[in-house]
This record gives sequence, C-alpha cells and structure tokens, in this order.
Amino acid sequence: MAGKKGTWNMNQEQKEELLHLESCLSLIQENIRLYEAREQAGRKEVTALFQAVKKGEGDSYGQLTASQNILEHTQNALRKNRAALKKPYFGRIDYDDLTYESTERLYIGKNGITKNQTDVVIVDWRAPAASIYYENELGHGFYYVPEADDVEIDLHRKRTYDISDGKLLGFYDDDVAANDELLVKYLSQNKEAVLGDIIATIQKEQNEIIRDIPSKNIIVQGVAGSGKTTVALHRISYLLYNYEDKYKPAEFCIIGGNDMLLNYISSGLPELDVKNVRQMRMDAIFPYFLGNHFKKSFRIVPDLPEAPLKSRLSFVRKLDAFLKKWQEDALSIQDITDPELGVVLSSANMEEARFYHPDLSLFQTEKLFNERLASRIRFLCTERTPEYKKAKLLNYRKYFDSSRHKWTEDSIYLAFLETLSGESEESCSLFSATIESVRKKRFDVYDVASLALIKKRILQKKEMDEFSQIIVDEAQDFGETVYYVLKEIFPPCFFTIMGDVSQNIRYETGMNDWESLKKALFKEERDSFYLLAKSYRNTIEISQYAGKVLEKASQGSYRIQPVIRHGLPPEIHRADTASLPALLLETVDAVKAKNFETIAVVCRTEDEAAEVRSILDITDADSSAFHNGVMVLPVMLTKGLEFDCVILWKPDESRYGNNPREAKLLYVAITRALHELHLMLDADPSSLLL
Ligand SMILES: Nc1ncnc2c1ncn2[C@@H]1O[C@H](COP(=O)(O)OP(=O)(O)OP(=O)(O)O)[C@@H](O)[C@H]1O
Repeated sequence: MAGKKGTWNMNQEQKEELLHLESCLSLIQENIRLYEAREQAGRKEVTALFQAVKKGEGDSYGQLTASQNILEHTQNALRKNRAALKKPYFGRIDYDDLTYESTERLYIGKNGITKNQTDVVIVDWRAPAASIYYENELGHGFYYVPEADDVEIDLHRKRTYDISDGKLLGFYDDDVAANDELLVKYLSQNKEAVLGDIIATIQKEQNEIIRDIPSKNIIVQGVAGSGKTTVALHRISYLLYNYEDKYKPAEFCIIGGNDMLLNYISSGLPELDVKNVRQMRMDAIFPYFLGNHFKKSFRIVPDLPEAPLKSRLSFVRKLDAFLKKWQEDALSIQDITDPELGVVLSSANMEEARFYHPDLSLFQTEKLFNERLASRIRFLCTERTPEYKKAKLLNYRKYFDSSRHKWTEDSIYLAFLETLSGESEESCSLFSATIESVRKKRFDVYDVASLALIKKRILQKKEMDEFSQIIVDEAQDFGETVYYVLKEIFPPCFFTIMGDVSQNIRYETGMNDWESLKKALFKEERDSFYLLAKSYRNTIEISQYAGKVLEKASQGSYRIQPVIRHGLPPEIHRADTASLPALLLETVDAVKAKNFETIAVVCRTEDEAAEVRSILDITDADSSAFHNGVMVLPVMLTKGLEFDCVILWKPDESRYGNNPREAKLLYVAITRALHELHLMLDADPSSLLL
C-alpha cells in the first residue's frame, strides 16, 4: 500500500515513480528537440513566403497564412514542453472507467504532453478527467464532461507529487487533492514562486467554481485571500480550453476598479496559457459602450455626493421606467391610415413587433416599424404603377424618425434628473450636484452607467455583442446600478462576479451584502452563489489580527478560516513624529534584507503616500504597474493585490476610526500581507486593532 498522508514512500513504488519521471523527462526532451527543429524550419519557410508575398507571387499569401498557423502551433507545443521540464506533473489518478469499461492511470500536469503528437502522456489540468483529482473521493463517483454525459468511475488512488527542477522530492497518497502539507509548503514561498504552482493545490470548493458551466451567472463571496482572483483566472483558462469552439479569448472581458489591479491580474494570464482577453476599468466599460463620439467630450470624476443614491437599484429602476415611458410616448402606437391605401400598418402589427423584440432601442424599433411599413406599402401597391409605389414609399420612408429631435444621452439623463427633482422639493436638492456636473459633461461611474442604459433603450442603432463572458473582480466596490446596466447592455453575456463585502472600500455606494444582487439581478434558477471561507494568503498571525478588525467591519458575517501556516506576529514600531521617518527607513531595510520580493508601504491617503515616497526616495509615483521591490500605495489602490510584506503607515485612530467604513479599509490593508506585517506609529494604534 502506498504511504499515508505526509509519509515518503521508500519502496518499490518509489523506484517506479522515479523511473516514470525519468521517462517523462526524456520524452519531453525529445519533444523539445523535435519542435526546435520544426520551429527553425517553419521560420525559414515563413520568411521565404513573406518575401514571395511581397513580390506578389502566385498563391503565396494563402500559403503564408497556413505556414504561420503551423509555426504558431509548433511554438506553442515547444513552450509547453519547455515549461514541463522542471515539473512535468503534480498529480496522478488511478481509476476504473465504468462508462467506457477501461482502467486508467492519468498523470496530470500544468501542460498536456503528448508522444508522437497524439498519445497523451500527461493530461492538461483543464481536461475533464483531471477534475477527478480535484473533486472526487476514493470509490464510486462521476466526473463532468462539458456538453456530454457524465462519466462513471471507481477511483482507487489519488497521488500528489512534490517535484522541483525535475527532481522527485516526494509523493503522497491522499483522499484530498494537494494535502495541507504541500499547500503550506507552496504558500510559504515568496509571491512569484507561488503563482505558477497553484494548479497543483486548487481546492475542491475552488475547483467547483472554475469548472462550472459557462452558460450561467456566478457570484462568489470570498474572504480576503480565499483565491477569488486566482479562481477567476483559472476559470477563464478552463473555459477557453474546454469551450474552444464556442469562445474566443477576445469575448472575455475582465473588469476591475483600477488599472493597478487589472495590470496585476493580466500579468497572471500568460502563465495560464491565456492571451488576448480584454480588460477594462468599471468606469471605462460604459464610455466604451457609449462609443467614440461620447469619449471625446466627457470626463470621469470621482463619485459625486449623490452617488450613494444613484448606485441603488431603486434609482436605476426609476430611470428604466422613465425610458420605457419615453419610448412609448415617442412611438405612439396607433393604426397608420393612408387616405388612398387605407390602413397601411395596424397597431396590432406594431404591438406584435414590440412583443417579439422587447429589447430593441427606440431607434431600432423605429427602423423595424419603417421596414414593416415599407413592406406593407409594397404589398398594397401590387396593382399600382411603379411610380405610384415609389412615391408612396418615399412618403412614408421616415414615418418614424425620432432622430430629428437630436436627443443625446446626457440631454435625456438631465430630463430624467429634473423629473426626479420635480417629484419633491427634497429630491431637487438631492440631485443638484449631479445636474450641475452633467451639464459640464462630468460624470461619475453611476452617471456613465445611466447614460449607457439610455443609449441601450433609446439611441442605440446596432447591438453590441462582442463580449460573451464578463468577469468582475473586487465587485463589492460598486453598487447595484452598474450590474443592472451591464446586464442590459450586454444581453448575451454571462457574468462571474467575485467580491468580498467585508472589503467594500466604497462603503456608501458599494455592496455591503449580496442580497439585492442575488434576488433581483442574478436570480435565474441556474445562477449560482458560492462562498469561499478559507484564506490562503496570510499567516495565522496576520489572519487573526485581521479577524479583530473584520469583526468591527462587518459584524463578522463572513469569517476567515486560515490555512494553518505560522509566521511572525505583527510588529509595532513606535517613535515620535520626528523620528518615525528614520524608523521607517530602518524597517524597510530590515525587511529587504529578508529577501522578500514584494514589499508595500500602505498609507491612508495618496498625499501621505507621496510623503512616504519622498522619505524612501521612491519616484515611480504614477506608475500603475505592479512590480517587485518596494511600492508605496494609498490603501484604496491596494485592493486585490498582495505583498510578501506589508508596512502600515500610521494606522491610528485619526486615520482608521472605529466605524465599519474605516474598519473595512484597515481590513483590506492588513490582509494584503502574505508573510509579515509591520505597523509604523507615532500615536496609539486605532482602537480597531485592540
Ligand atoms: N488553492 C490554492 N493553492 C495555493 N495558493 C492559493 C490557492 N488559492 C489561493 N492561493 C493563494 O492565495 C493568495 C490569495 O489569492 P487571491 O489573491 O486570488 O485571493 P482573493 O480572494 O482575490 O483575495 P482579496 O479579496 O484579498 O484580493 C494568492 O497568493 C494565491 O496564490
């Protein structure tokens, strides 16, 4: 029998495993030689064909495209084999396939490896059968195959390997994939080392989200460090691998709150074999939908004072009702009667068109009505002369034509805001800042979302169907309005929404619970809500420190369950105000000496961050790129990021008061730290920390 959890198997099996690893490595080396030779030949061929195309020879363009495709394929295979050389696989499953009546032993790796280009020797982690490794327990079970029937199996063994630099360090048989020992080993490494290895330790509850079907909406509430971003990236990789015929990478769009987060996320994608996925900030996706004419003349501003009201469902629903009424008034559905031809288009005909196309904008509906009108006129003029028919068609050509009003999104929005203001004296003053700002073409994210809805309902001429999957990270930082609008403006799209209400840094506008989103927007039977409670990022000591703050941030509604990994307790460095900069320099030097790859000094505001940058003589203030070394950031910009070591600058009562709003900010700051947390103080720490 193979060794129990955590024991190193010093027996025949070990020898067999060593031999197997050797044979895999030599196959990979052979593959690399083969693909290198092919790549060289392919490059020569492409260069020659390129010259031929320039000279305009024969069918060289078609040949060039075909050769470029083959070259790309070869380069891909070469990259995968090279990557597999250090760690060809991380898991193995032995099972009887009861559906196809066979016995299988599959080695699972980050990259699928084949022999003679056809025989699978190592199975890609995204392949359907690999889900057995992550999800099934020993014994009878099933695994899911996209768009096919489940396969019935009897699982005998699940084995996890610890392989580094092509050397087998150990293997463990366990019912649970990637037992805690291996997980903790990975988590104890520095940030960079961890990224590439996660597929070996993906947990069951994470795997369920990664492999859930694409034709549904998913909301994930996960505590800080529970792997939401990680799961989102793996899900994209999984869906593109398994639904290759259905989705192209450019149909995926990742939405985040700021460029730093998007930059951080996108840096992880190539590692997972994903290229060309789109990314946009939340406040950029609506202007993108609104189009170029809009982008030229507007400015996005931070949330205006009325943002809390505008972020709520009640506001966007009122806007939608207003727009429906606007449509109805503009269309005025009544029989259209011609003095000579009689009824040319009946109200019933128009009602029917509206019934079957409820999502068309006013302009699209008018186009449809005009087309129906024209075809009815052609029919009614069958017996008439061509000139008569032509004259009638011309007469009714633009019967429905609201474009003559020259409405714009902002003019309609102003009309709506003014209607709201008319509702009561109170609401007039409630929206005055927004009205003033909109007149100057300055919009916050909720205004641009509203404008996008207006375009969708009234002014849109062509559907926008370029996205099929939208993935929102740090989703709690935005209110329901943006989700309502996103769903309406990209109707064929499915959403994966990742967030943590305890980290809502925009307390008044963002999401402090998921109820309305779950109940009102993503309420289809197949939509799912997942919870991730385990945190993989922080040491126990840091998690417990964060836990105290969390209690105050969200009454402990979603508690953290840390993976057992110990580190140093958070350390307080205290000095008087004049001496604190010197103490900071000393602390930074001390943590740098520990060879941490990423260190962040986290400040309450951007102004303080600028101050600290000058203390540390750091000049890359406006760079939105996440990088190794020391970064100084205001807490708002640290959302979604993580660092080996975090140094908190002055987390005292004046900066983080004892209220849920500031508790959430402090919770975010603390939970950015993987291994060490330091606090620099010239006063007593915030009571949130006591
Ligand atoms: N199954 C896993 N095995 C190993 N490491 C993991 C696993 N899941 C997550 N991690 C690691 O835990 C850390 C946190 O993951 P991630 O940033 O995805 O969490 P998050 O939920 O998005 O966090 P936050 O909400 O705080 O931004 C990362 O270093 C990630 O690599």
